[in-house]
Amino acid sequence: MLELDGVRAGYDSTPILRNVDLSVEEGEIVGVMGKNGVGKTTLVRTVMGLVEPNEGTVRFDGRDVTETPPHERARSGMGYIPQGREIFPDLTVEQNLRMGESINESSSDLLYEDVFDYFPILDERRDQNGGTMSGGQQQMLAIARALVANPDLLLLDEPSEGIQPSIVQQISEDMRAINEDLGTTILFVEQNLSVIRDMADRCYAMERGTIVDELGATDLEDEETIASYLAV
Ligand SMILES: Nc1ncnc2c1ncn2[C@@H]1O[C@H](COP(=O)(O)OP(=O)(O)OP(=O)(O)O)[C@@H](O)[C@H]1O
Repeated sequence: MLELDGVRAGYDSTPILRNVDLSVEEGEIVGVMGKNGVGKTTLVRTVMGLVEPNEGTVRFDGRDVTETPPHERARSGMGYIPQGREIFPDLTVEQNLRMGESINESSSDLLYEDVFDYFPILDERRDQNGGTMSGGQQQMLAIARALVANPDLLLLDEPSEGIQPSIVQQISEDMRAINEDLGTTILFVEQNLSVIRDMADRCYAMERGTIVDELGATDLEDEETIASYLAV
């Protein structure tokens, strides 16, 4: 579903990603882990088209999208949940969701009601302004807003950041349920050990802008191996 081949990217004259090769099959949940500043956000932004590669290719659903702008990637089935969530704080929960829905013509009211099954708190708070909710609830809103556009691939940038541990665990479980029920493929970047262990089918490790290792299901049961790539 997604393939990065030899991707090099960065900001102006500052190179960040070097020779990144990565692939995600349909239906998988794949993580990318690494310490602060290794380039995880830059990687997700490059997949979404918000950072342009200087070299290499990005393929999505069998098509070369290296030159495709972000809004077209969104319309063709990529959903993006940025670090810090970026919900609209002065819009209600319902208005935030309607904004997400407008991204994709194939989304439907059915899907819109579906997200309330996963996140009932959003149903209860439909008329509340997004900015007045807790970090965890805002993260659920950001996920729901991406989901109502009916994406094939969800990109999540550090979903655990600034969220209390019990809610972090709940969000990991929700993402697994969404993947299982709706078949949504997920690529996420994280530095939280339990999220990596609980959510990923397999995980890449990143250091200094490049992929240095790949961990399968058995490796992910070994917390020491995961921890060796994180700041713990
Ligand atoms: N807009 C930008 N312009 C210039 N440099 C940037 C920009 N955004 C990030 N960087 C630099 O790129 C490097 C990688 O940052 P990035 O945010 O991709 O890493 P990260 O692994 O996601 O880190 P974190 O876990 O702190 O979010 C850092 O050195 C950062 O300072």
